[in-house]
Amino acid sequence: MKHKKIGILGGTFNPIHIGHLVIAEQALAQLQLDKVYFMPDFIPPHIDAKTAIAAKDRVNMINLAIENNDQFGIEMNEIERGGKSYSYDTMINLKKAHPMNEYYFIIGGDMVSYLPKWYRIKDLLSLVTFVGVDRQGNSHMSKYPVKWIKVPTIAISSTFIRDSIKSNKNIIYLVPDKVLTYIKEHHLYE
Ligand SMILES: Nc1ncnc2c1ncn2[C@@H]1O[C@H](COP(=O)(O)OP(=O)(O)OP(=O)(O)O)[C@@H](O)[C@H]1O
Ligand SMILES: O=C(O)c1ccc[n+]([C@@H]2O[C@H](COP(=O)([O-])O)[C@@H](O)[C@H]2O)c1
Repeated sequence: MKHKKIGILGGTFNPIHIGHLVIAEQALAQLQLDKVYFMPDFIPPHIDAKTAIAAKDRVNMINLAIENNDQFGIEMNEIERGGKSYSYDTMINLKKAHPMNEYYFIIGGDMVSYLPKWYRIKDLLSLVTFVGVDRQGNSHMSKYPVKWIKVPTIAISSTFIRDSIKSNKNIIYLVPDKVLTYIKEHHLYE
């Protein structure tokens, strides 16, 4: 079996936006990954869980956003497993299924300072290499090893998209066109 370098971009994707797509593409190119999987969580492991819409809609929007890129895929492990989506549990499953894969877990710079709070972080570090992507003024200080990549900073978040829709503002170009149409047709975030 061929050894593969696989990127994992975990998130709630509520909804997916161009920030996610740009960081996935940059990680793929800069680290010469074979593929990047967008991995929607079922229940985010944070204590203050976000108000995410149904998994089905989040998954449909990811599929619409990545459909033209062969090097992007969707990893459904957390949705299929249900419950709280601890990355350690997920990566144990993925490593068992694909022992030859080398995993790069891509996270926004804002997440890096939060790593010490992740479930079984030390064990998780033996399963993945964390890839940090700068996001509005985060620091590069970390207790744990993080491979930083330089990416043009894009100050877009799913929160911004949801808030814009609620206040009737335009989100054109912030999400792919097909995602925009899906959001409108399904009256999401209104
Ligand atoms: N614009 C961005 N630049 C860099 N990293 C990002 C960006 N948007 C999201 N990320 C990272 O992508 C991963 C998944 O993000 P998530 O789905 O939670 O989106 P979000 O925009 O942070 O959502 P929310 O505003 O709802 O918290 C996280 O590691 C997050 O830090
Ligand atoms: O496993 C954990 O303890 C843990 C704690 C916080 C975040 N994560 C994962 O990090 C990814 C980004 O999280 P979020 O909340 O920014 O969407 C997502 O895949 C989460 O499951 C994982």
